[in-house]
Amino acid sequence: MTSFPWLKGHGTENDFVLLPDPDGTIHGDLDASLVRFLCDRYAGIGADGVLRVIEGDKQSYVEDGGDWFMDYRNSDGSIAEMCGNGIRVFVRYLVDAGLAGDKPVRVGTRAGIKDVVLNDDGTLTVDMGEPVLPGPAGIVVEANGHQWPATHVDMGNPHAVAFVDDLSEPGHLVDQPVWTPAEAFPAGVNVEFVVRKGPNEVAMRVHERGAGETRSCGTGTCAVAVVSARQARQERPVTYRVGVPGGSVTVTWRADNHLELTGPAVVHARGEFDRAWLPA
Ligand SMILES: N[C@H](CCC[C@H](N)C(=O)O)C(=O)O
Repeated sequence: MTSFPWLKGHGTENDFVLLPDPDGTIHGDLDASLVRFLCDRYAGIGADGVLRVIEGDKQSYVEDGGDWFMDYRNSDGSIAEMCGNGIRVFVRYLVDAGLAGDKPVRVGTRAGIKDVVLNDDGTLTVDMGEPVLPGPAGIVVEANGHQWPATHVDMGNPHAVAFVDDLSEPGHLVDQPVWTPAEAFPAGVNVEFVVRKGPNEVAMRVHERGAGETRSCGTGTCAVAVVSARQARQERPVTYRVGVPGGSVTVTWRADNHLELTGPAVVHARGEFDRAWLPA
């Protein structure tokens, strides 16, 4: 098939190209060069990543693909285990297309099944699962000539969370922040810089693995909420409002150690792409 449908959506301005591929035969194993082209903000459509939509039992990446499997790719073409903003956009698409079925939608990801619910106010709530804090202690991230201690939080994907005095300190975040010890993140890492705004409110910036600085990172907001609650020695359940350049989300760290991410998601464009348009 030379042409295929695409849609565009975002969650707090973390934006994605959606590729409906119900039985997985339109794209086969998604080509990284196609992902890079689609995500190119000048020569392509432009996005932080791609969300391919496959029926859970038609994919071969994981054992349990849920109702629908979210095949997530970063804009550099790399694969990541999970995307907290993307999964809200993913379910928004399923709801709009009449494919969502009953609540909650069981979305398969490379980080396991995530249940997603559409709320009456149009926001979506994702059970993001449990955070893991693998250490080691003594991680330092460096950007713009500054260094900060950071905490490793695994949300299915890796995060390094650093408190800063001001969100301008990390500078333009064009390059991936450097971390030590190098072996702390052998597969790379998403780096979050955070400032506290109140007892249950923080604001953050993020340099995402495989995408660069983005306007928001859903798994990152969860990692930031965990580190912020631990810093304040808050007991679970605890809820944080997390401000991001693209808006804000709510993260609840439940008594059962699961994190719930609630935020907006919109699908705002659609089109048809012809492979003949791909550069030779
Ligand atoms: N860049 C991330 C994946 C996307 C995460 C982010 N967009 C989110 O909403 O969680 C990684 O390589 O782990």
